[in-house]
Amino acid sequence: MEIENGAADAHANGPHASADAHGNGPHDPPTYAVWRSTAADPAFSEWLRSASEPDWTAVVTHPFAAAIISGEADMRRYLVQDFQFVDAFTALLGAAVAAADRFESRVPFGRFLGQIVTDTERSYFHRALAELGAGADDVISPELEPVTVRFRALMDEARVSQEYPVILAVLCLAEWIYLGWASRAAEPLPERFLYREWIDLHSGPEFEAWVGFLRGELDRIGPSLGEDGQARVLGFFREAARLERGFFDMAEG
Ligand SMILES: Cc1ncc(C[n+]2csc(CCO)c2C)c(N)n1
Repeated sequence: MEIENGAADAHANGPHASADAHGNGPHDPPTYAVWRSTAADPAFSEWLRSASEPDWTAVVTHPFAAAIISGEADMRRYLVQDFQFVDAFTALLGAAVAAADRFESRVPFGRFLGQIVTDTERSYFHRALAELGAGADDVISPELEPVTVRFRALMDEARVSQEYPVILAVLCLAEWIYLGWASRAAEPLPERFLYREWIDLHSGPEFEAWVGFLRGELDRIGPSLGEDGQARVLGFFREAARLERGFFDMAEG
């Protein structure tokens, strides 16, 4: 994968993408303008999601996600790597505070950063990693799996770009797709906190509202970006979907 060449270049659209970066080759998804003319729901975020198939559905229905829901997953490697993912994700949330185009949009990022990521979720990680017997090295500086390296590089590229639509694309994909698998869980949830709290963190009305905010921001900003800007946002969104799939594959071992 050629993150260093820019995640939104033609390579990032996958091995079958055409050489042109506009997303209108024979195997590429339609441009937003073409897609919206026939879409039942013309939301920009829905264009991004539908263009991220088959990876989107592969993540939401992934066997590792199903094993979390049934309380049978081996969480150790997954959570050790995910803590390193969340580190870069938290930095990206900070970039969203800085890059958002208006005050009212900075607020939800700041609130989520302060309440969920640095409090509820941090507490979960500390208890979960202790329960799994992870030592200080595994918590602070584990050996990173290749997919973790690539995901962190994508988030760092979005953060350093300081482009609000690109930052939003990566944050929205990561949150929305987690809402997707976690919302498939039904009562009774597993009793062990390791599974139950991880499912609760990624489902329910508050998390739905957060994902709704992220989608709303993309829906507000995306349509006026122009074709090149829209293709760039899609490049990051699709690459993140591909990496989410690889992340669950890695977790499965
Ligand atoms: C690979 C991977 N992708 C997405 C998430 C979801 N996520 C990342 S940070 C955060 C905020 C607090 O829950 C959430 C929901 C994850 N954990 N791991």
